[in-house]
Amino acid sequence: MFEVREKPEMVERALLVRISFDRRAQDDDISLLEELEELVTTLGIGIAELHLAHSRSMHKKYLCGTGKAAEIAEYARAHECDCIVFDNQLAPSQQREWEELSQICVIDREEVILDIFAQRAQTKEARLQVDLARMQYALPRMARMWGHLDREGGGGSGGSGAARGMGEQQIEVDRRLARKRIDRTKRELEAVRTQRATRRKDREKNDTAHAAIVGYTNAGKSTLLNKLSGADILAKDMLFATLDTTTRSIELPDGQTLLLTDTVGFVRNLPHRLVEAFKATLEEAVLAQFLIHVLDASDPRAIEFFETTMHVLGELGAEDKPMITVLNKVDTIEDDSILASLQDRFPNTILVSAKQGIGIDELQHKCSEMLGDRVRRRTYKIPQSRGDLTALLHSEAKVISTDYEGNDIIVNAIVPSIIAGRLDPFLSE
Ligand SMILES: Nc1nc2c(ncn2[C@@H]2O[C@H](COP(=O)(O)OP(=O)(O)OP(=O)(O)O)[C@@H](O)[C@H]2O)c(=O)[nH]1
Ligand SMILES: [Mg+2]
Repeated sequence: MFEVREKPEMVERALLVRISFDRRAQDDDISLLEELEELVTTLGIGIAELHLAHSRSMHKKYLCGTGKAAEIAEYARAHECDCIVFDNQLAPSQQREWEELSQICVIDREEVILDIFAQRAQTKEARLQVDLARMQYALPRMARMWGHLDREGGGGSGGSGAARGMGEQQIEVDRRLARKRIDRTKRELEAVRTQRATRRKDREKNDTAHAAIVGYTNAGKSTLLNKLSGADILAKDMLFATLDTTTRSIELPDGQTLLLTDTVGFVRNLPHRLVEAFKATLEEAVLAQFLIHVLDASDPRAIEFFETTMHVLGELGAEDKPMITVLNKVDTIEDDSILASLQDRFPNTILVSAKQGIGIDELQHKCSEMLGDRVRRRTYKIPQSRGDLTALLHSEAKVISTDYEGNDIIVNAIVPSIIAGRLDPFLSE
């Protein structure tokens, strides 16, 4: 049976390497390496060193030149690492070459993120999405797993014809199984997505307003949704705590109902495969009326994270959605100038502490404003004979109060714009 190998359980001590091709990008390179450190730590793997290597040009075999590659492999051995994790994306052949050279496990950022996602996925859809992405990642790399068959059989001579054949046959069998499993997973995913599309259609029929909370991982999106809705979503100081979209219904101060969806956090260099995999889940964000973009104001990289999130939103086709920018975690900021400069960069933001409940009222009002005249609060004077209209109001609008005046019913209600037109003739002065 085709299994994606579980690296986190196999390795203990990693050397983290980023190969940079531009010496001017030093700050970015270091920041990316530090983020990789967080990601790898999330998997429970110990970190031996962070290593930034420079290469003048991109080489096919090892990404960097052969001499530099040998140096890095030697460095890993000297630091007793059983794994090298590259921040750069490695092609399957490069990964193989590196494993040959270093004789230890070699993985890249994409695989790290895939493994974290695999640990976190909870709902059926998230699990299927991650499974699919991991299998697609593993498929062209499968030769690596069976390399030992050839080597062992070859009696140290690099593999005799017969033994090499064994390994290759096994790879073929495995590839076939893998493709079958990929197809099956795609079909299952399709079924789950159809169900979700049906639920979404039901919601659209009800014409309930919908917003999505987006932002970099660990910005505080789930905490904010919990605060706004009284829900209890896992919010944790870890990367990618949320992989599933959770939707909660909240009531805004003007009485409107707003559906709010929490989404998976974004990260720099999010593997394209994963953006693809989560596109369906993130569709909720694409279809929302507006977005609440949460920034961790206490993180010096906040602006960079904002750009990353906007970039991913761009890939999803959601960059032009109306957006409220929230500067979160203001409770942790002592230096006012930090907030001032962020507010300079992002005018019209709301200062929030999702944890302490600061700025929540203001955010709710802003949400009402975003919905604008999508729904309005109106008073109607409806003849009692028009039971159809009062019934319409009760089923499609939110009735605040009902009074009787002679033969008329005075109804005060929050009315979605799609039915407002039909009721206009009965507007009360
Ligand atoms: N001090 C402080 N911490 C906060 C605030 N909001 C969230 N946090 C903390 O930040 C961490 C991340 O919060 P989450 O709500 O899980 O963040 P997220 O954006 O949902 O993260 P992912 O699901 O990983 O994308 C948690 O430890 C929260 O307690 C805040 O306003 N102030
Ligand atoms: Mg979350």
